[in-house]
Amino acid sequence: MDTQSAVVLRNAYKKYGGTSTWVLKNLNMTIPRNQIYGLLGSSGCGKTTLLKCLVGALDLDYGSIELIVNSKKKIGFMPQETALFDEFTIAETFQFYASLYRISSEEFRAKMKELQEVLDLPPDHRTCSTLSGGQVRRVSIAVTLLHTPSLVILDEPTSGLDPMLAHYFWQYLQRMSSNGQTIIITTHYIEEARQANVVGLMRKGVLLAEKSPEELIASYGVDSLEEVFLRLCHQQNQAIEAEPEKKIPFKNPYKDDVNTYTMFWPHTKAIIYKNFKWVQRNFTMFILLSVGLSVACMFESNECLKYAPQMRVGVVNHGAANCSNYAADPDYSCGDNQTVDFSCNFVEAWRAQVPDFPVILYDDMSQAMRFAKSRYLVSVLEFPANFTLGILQRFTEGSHVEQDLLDNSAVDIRQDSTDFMATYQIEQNIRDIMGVILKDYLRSCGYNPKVADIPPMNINKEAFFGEGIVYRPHDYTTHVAMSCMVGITFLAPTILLTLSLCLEKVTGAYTRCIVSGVRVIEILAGYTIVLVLYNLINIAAMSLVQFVIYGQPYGNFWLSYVLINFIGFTGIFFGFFVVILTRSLIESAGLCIIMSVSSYTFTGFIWPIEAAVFPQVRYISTAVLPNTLVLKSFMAIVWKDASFWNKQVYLGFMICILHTIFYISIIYLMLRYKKAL
Ligand SMILES: Nc1ncnc2c1ncn2[C@@H]1O[C@H](COP(=O)(O)OP(=O)(O)OP(=O)(O)O)[C@@H](O)[C@H]1O
Repeated sequence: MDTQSAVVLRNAYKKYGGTSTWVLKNLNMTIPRNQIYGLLGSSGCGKTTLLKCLVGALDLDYGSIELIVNSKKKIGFMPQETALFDEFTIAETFQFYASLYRISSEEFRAKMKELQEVLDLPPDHRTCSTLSGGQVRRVSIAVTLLHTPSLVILDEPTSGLDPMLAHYFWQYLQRMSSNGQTIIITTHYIEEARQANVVGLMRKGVLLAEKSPEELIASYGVDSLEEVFLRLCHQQNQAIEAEPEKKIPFKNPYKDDVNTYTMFWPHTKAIIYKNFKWVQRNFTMFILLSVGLSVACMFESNECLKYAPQMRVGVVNHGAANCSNYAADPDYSCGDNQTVDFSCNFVEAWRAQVPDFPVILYDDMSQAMRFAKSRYLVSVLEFPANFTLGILQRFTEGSHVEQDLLDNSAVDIRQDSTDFMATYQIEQNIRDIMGVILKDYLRSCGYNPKVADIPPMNINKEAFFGEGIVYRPHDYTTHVAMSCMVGITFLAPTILLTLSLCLEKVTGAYTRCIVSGVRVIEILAGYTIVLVLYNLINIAAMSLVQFVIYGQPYGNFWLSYVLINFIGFTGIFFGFFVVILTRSLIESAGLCIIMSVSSYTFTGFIWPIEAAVFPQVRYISTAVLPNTLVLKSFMAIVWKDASFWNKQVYLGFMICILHTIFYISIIYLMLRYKKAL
């Protein structure tokens, strides 16, 4: 690039994804240094697209861009849209951009004074949403010029400005250019562009002419730029042969932006400031969605659980049918095997320790399974005839134990997996109670009790499937309502975030941030901080309700907090994905609701059905609606104090991580190939 030029664009081609026509077609443009360049053209000819390519908000498909600046920080871009945050006051808006650009307070004050005089800005305390169209535009211009950029790019800054102010504004632009700033400006008022040093006339994605206004008017022998433009349009229509196509691969001019990494924290800090201001302005909604929803969720869940029917456990003991001949003897004496019956000990201990799940003894399995299939029982435990003997031989014979004995020394458990909460708890109780019984015995023999760390049991979760299953209406009260409420609580931050991001995209504020050098990762980091706080309030409110109102211990506080944050990260990436995919608030909200509310809600509907109909439904539902696992793990943590290593919880975390990786990949591909938000 020669020393006289500020921007050189060669053989530029650009089309939007999904469309077949070129918006920019073999366009060439040279913008001289320290001058005002007026870009004129009819509506839809590609001016905004061209400017967005120059500032790095969009990538060209082919062509080259050379710039006087080597960093986005030295560019000031005013998009055509409002590009301000509605809830902010004018002072807060300037504060945000000052911290984004790291402007010192003296420089900030001096610049504000200057801009105040030129643009006649409204008072500082006014909120942006209350400003008139013209006032918004003036604030937007001031934001663009705040950091004294070397290259200023303004997309229709004067529309809506009164003629007097527009006149002063042009004078100010001339002062800026003589002070060493290069300005590119688009306008619909063609005659206004006579004040520019050079004018580029654009039509249908190509630049028809590029000269000073005087030269253009003189060379066509007309009186106005408007007439020049008409002549050029006519000539373009007559032209038979277009310029030969020359497609050179595009190289991002900002690839080596010197500020990309050094500005991570200042940018993230500014985004956090903006997000907290947003929370402050929408505090009632924030509290309602965080505290309100989670409190409602806990109430709902506790109330639903009250209506859950009694869960009974059936026991078939082939060794001692009713344990009637058995005299409970908790003081084992090692070697006196006649007094030991682990199965009867187990039933006894269960009755004492888990009264919520009454044990009913049956003579044979067919009888027990009949009750199980009519959903009278939630679990059936089958002790083999030589259960106690088998266990004792396990202890004494160790690795030499025979297969038969191994089979005989394990309790068979058939679970009704429709009710995952009950089955989880039953499994846990069997482990604990059996563990204590066996360890007591081992201790009395002077053996290491750790041998009984994993009590022998075979779990069958599919025994209740198939014919003869009876539905229980309460499956829907306990599961569907709970999953809906928990789902909505999870979704609230996702929806909030998606709408806030989408609003920024629609108003152009997002583009302005990206053009000022903010990276997607910094925006995401800023949102993550707010999310982490939001979730802390959420979980604290949930545990308070559980503890103070229902007198129930809330499960594992920190683990549930970590999981909800993982879910939140997934939500952030999901929200970002939605924003890329959609172009309006309505579309974003719609997609959010369709994709996420439905998936969480359906998980609740699936639970009661998945086990009762046929086993494959469970696998299909888990594949199609992996949220079902996430929700189950959250409930297990909150209600049952499950640890991370519990399979359910572990899977929940894995699903969140997989979700996040999935969305990150899609976002990456979309940003890479769609090349814009
Ligand atoms: N995100 C997008 N996806 C698909 N097409 C788009 C997108 N943005 C713009 N276009 C299309 O590209 C063409 C050029 O649009 P552009 O906004 O660059 O025109 P413009 O000259 O700035 O118009 P105006 O003066 O009215 O602002 C138009 O046909 C427009 O519909």
